[in-house]
Amino acid sequence: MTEIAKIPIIDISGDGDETQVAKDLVEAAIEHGFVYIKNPGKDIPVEAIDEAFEMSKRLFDAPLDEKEACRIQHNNRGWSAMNYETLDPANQRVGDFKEAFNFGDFVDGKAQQPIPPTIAADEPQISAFRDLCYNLSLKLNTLLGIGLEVTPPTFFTTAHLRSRGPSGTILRFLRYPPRSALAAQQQQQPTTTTVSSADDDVRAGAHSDYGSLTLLFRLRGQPGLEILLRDGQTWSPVPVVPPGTEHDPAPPVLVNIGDLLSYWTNGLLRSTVHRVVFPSSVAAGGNGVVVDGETDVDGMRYSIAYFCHPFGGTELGPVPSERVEGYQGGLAEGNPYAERKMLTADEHLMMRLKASYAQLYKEK
Ligand SMILES: O=C(O)CCC(=O)C(=O)O
Ligand SMILES: [Fe+2]
Repeated sequence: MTEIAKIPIIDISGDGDETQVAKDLVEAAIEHGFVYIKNPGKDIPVEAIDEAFEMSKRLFDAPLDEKEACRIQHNNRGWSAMNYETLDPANQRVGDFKEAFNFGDFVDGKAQQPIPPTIAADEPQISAFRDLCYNLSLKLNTLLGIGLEVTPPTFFTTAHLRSRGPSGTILRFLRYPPRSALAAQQQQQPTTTTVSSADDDVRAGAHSDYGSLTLLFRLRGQPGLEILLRDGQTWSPVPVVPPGTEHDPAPPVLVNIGDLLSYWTNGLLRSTVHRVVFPSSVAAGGNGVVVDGETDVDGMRYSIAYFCHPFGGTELGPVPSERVEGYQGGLAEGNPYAERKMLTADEHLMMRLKASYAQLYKEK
């Protein structure tokens, strides 16, 4: 039976030994590419997370024409309809069984992109939540710089400052309908080419993230995320509430290393491949393992991701750090998606977007 991933839980909220916390964070980023950040509600208040999920529900429940008017553009902002994005185009026959809405930069609390009228009143709160995520991402970047002894340790943080210029940073609301909705969709379109057996479908195909790091917020009782272990074959579920955090005010924030921090460190920090499956999907690798004390939950699943990117012109050569310079592993190890072809953060982002939104980039 598949075991749940043994991802370390780190507390960065205290006044403890910053150097030790930074080292722990770096070791987790090297070994797993994923780390839980304990959430006592200091960096990101629990109410702010609850409110963000409520806004997400309102947004996805908005009338279809409101969402259609905000369709995702080449700037990666806006609404991505069901099955529109395909995170693993080499292996998926059907697009991801999910809907998403991407928010780019806000200026003075105002989105710089069309927003469904249904959530217009929420704009300042969405902007505020994005700011909380930005601040946490800077803190994590600083800790990674300290832990890797980069010269200077603020190297990553500086590259992420908004004052440096535009970046690909995105706050993304995600909604994954239940498996029963998939069955209904298939009955409605039994003869189309998109038909597949339910076992082939995933909520989000296997991928690594395109940015430097990702913050992920999930809800209790809504599992489904899995990571690919180092053997390159075993999928391991990532619980929302790992052991020891059951009594925390909110589930920990899950942080993962994306391609850019991996490139920046010659592959020392691991941009781990992951996916989202339906609960207990045996064919998809769930194997009936009990995650978060629940199996066979066929409900709607929501998550919120903050994809942190440095300013677009950032060059992704190895950073000045003895640890990075002394690392011989290389990028290809364990991540077939991390093919190094790019020079800057923006060029890398464009390459990945073109692969996962075939239709969007063909249309033009
Ligand atoms: O919804 C999740 O749990 C993960 C989503 C994800 O991996 C992504 O959007 O990049
Ligand atoms: Fe992801």
